Amino acid sequence: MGKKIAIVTSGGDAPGMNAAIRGVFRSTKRRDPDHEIILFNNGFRGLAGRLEASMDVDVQRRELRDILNRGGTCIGTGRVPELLPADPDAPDAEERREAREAFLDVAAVNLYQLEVSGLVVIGGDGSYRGAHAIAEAYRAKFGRSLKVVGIPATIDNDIYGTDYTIGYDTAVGNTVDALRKIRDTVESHRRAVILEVMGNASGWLALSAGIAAGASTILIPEIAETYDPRAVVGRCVAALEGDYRYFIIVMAEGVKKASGDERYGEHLAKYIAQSERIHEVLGHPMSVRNNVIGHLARGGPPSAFDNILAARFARGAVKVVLGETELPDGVDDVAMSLRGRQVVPMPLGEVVGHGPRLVSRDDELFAISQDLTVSQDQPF
Ligand SMILES: Nc1ncnc2c1ncn2[C@@H]1O[C@H](COP(=O)(O)OP(=O)(O)OP(=O)(O)O)[C@@H](O)[C@H]1O
Ligand SMILES: O=P(O)(O)OC[C@H]1O[C@](O)(CO)[C@@H](O)[C@@H]1O
Repeated sequence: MGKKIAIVTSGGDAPGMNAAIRGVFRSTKRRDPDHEIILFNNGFRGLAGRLEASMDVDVQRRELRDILNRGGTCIGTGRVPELLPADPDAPDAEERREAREAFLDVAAVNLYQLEVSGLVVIGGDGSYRGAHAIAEAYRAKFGRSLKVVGIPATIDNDIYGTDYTIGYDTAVGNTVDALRKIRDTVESHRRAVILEVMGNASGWLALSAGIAAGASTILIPEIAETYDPRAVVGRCVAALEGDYRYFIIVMAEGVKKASGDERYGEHLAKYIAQSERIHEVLGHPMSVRNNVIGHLARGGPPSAFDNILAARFARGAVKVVLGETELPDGVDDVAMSLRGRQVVPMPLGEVVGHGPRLVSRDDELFAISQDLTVSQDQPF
């Protein structure tokens, strides 16, 4: 096998991915200038594409100049639906299974032919599944292992086993900025405002941003009572009776799926506007606005925290690929994880086996949100 480390960024882009790419480059070259870096473009698609067009080989420092403080990922990312396991009951299940195997086969052959010794996959939970599948396909085809290392990067912070993922801190900051701006306008009116934020099936981004910006209430998909419309109105009434001038609702996007209503935000806005209980307290219906921050939370320069985190994960990944960090027997694909103050490798199979990390009632962040936001029984 050659002295080559390949990098791919996959799934939703996350601020700090560029710092991770740069970190892998520099941490590798510092240890062994002869080691080559290969960059695959546009996510897993690049790994299984026509190679000359979808990768940069033997990358030099100047090609990574000025990327550190830029959001997004300079090598592109993407989602590759062919890689998703087919639903066995789907009419085209067999076709899809074959297409998935063919994709994995091409990726494994490309990595083999390029003599890649380590593949670093920077992305979220889904990308980790893809990385694990590639490691398995490579092992099955060539009877030997390829080191595959995941670096957690997603604004959702929903990867099992790591306290933080790259991009989350920046996205929380961007969302808090948006909430501060919303507060300026909403406090000039006696209004309720909803801000829908990303997070996929998890409520971490909503919880952190809501707590940091002082939201009146935070709705997350994992805990149904947070988004029960009657309870939300109850909290709004309590706030208005307690002389709140406005009511800021941070809603995680996953609430739409969890509630079975893709237009949950609009419907909640209408429900609040039509609430007679609120009408009685105010003497008139409440004015309500519904906003979606969407991709604005994901863009812009990465925070210092995210760049440092990216550098830490990158260094840890390089140490694994170069054999400086020993892995347990039989483990060759791992996920770099922040556990307390330590960056450690965890078996990728174990991480993907758990599925995404979701908020539970026992989480401190949820408990804090319960202490600090408006309660129906005990408004501040
Ligand atoms: N079970 C799986 N097996 C193989 N590949 C997968 C699997 N799940 C996801 N992938 C691949 O990983 C890609 C990215 O996954 P996904 O869209 O879930 O984003 P992610 O990595 O979780 O990041 P984010 O949640 O931040 O968007 C998918 O498009 C697919 O190509
Ligand atoms: O970029 P896209 O495909 O719109 O994806 C949006 C999704 O990506 C994320 O930003 C990261 O997973 C989610 O929070 C969101 O649901």
